[in-house]
Amino acid sequence: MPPSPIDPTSTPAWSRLGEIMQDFTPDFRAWFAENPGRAEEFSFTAADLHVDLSKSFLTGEVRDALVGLAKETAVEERRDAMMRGDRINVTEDRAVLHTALRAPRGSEIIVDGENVVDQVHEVLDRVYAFAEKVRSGEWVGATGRPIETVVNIGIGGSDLGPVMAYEALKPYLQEDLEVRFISNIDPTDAGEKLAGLDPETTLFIIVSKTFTTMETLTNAKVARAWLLDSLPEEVRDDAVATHFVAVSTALDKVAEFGIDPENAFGFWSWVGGRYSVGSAVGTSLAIAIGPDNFADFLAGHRAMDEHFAKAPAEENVPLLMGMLNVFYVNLMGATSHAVLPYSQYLHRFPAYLQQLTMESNGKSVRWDGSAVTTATGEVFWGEPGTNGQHAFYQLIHQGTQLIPADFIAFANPTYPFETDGNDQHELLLGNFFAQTKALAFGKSADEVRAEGTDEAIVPARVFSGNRPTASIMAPYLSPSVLGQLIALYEHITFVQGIVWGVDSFDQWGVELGKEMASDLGPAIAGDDEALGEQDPSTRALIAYYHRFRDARPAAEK
Ligand SMILES: O=P(O)(O)OC[C@H]1O[C@H](O)[C@H](O)[C@@H](O)[C@@H]1O
Repeated sequence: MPPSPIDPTSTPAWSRLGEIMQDFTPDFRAWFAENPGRAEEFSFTAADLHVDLSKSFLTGEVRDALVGLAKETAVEERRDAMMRGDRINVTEDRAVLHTALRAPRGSEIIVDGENVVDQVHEVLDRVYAFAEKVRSGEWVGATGRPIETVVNIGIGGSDLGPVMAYEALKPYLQEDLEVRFISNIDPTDAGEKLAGLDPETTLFIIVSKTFTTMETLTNAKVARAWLLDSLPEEVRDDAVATHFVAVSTALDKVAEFGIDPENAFGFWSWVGGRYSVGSAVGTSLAIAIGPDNFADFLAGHRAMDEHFAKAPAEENVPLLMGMLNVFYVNLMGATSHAVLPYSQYLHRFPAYLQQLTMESNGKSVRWDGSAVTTATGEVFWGEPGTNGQHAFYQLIHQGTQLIPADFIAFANPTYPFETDGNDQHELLLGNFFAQTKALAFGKSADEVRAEGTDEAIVPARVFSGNRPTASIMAPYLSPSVLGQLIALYEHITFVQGIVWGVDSFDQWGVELGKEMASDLGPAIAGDDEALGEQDPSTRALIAYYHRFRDARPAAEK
């Protein structure tokens, strides 16, 4: 059992932050004027990432107090405990070792007397060998034809990571191979994703850490029925063996489902679902981008792990960004955080981060069972730039909410389009640079007036500025850089969780809704007695459904 969480509000650093807050008025114009070296002082390098925090609310004294708070809440000790395999996931009594997934071959991390790094590489080798077989056409379907489409069936951590990375690394895909993702229990998802597929050249990967998840098992059965219904009769008997593989920690349940354990790839309880894309959960990605690119992807994670493990707190980017988020939430009252990738390839990154951050830190109880002493997990959200500019930036620029925002961009485009002599990527970057500038420096009433604006609307056209951002850049979006970004946010999430004293690696909060959903089955299916037991609102909603389902002539039902 790890030591009890330290109450951040009882630390000297917290009182120091309280003192700072007494006259803390963010003023970027003044801060940059008073400190011409501010951009250098608050810009950092972590692996290949250039991270500019000079337009965040970091000042010298704020940084020192936040670093103090990190030390006084033992963030670095907990980090080391995590990376050496201590059971820091208290409520599930598990180690937390997603970092082991990217540990170099031959290194050592011992859990229950076993070197888990050997296990990691044993599975990686099997995943890579399998990926090569599918990519080369050596792995064929029941009728002997090579695979053209891989369908990943999974949800939550068994979907969000693989689909985000697949979308992000499109330039690295093998052209003649497509991956589709089925996750939702809404039959539309399976319906749409199976549409147009050729069963003879389709491979299904059933991905589920527990292999008990209703959505995934249901969609797996739908896929199996679709496959067996559409393949030629004579090959159906052995079809599952060549068209289905699985990824899970519960290989016994995989066998029960009818998938040959030979065709299954394991992972471990010490890998949280939302931290699992670097495990066999990423098999569909390894097939799509190939083992070498997947190895780069892992190496990128590793480079960020090394930075987090070794960089001094004052220049440790995940630590500083995690502590800044604590500052925004607990001292400045922010309730949400925007992540705005100026890269269409990262269009699923914010959704990925929602599970990572909100399922980790959306907690009201500390790992020792006591109540939290501060506000905890903020809402993460976002959309790619420049689209968001034409949607919700109005609120980020002129609303009353404090919304810290992370902007992400890459120096090099995949498509170097030139239009009217304009490098289109520079048009994108122009907006990326401008948005954090506008959020920092704003536009004063005098500046608005100076443009000859009608006095009556001057107030509406003023930009307060002093809205905090972080800018993250890298040369280009490669498998390694994507791994670095993922590990960066994993460690930021970790830091916040430690300060708040929550167990960032369990997710008990997802269970009640699931239980109730299955308990409601009989009532929804028309069992009046079961319906009678429901609360009036649920009863009325189910009654509405009964009245309007098949509001077609079949109503005579
Ligand atoms: O991978 P599975 O066991 O199927 O779980 C899939 C997802 O469902 C759960 O409900 C949790 O919310 C997630 O953390 C998890 O990633």
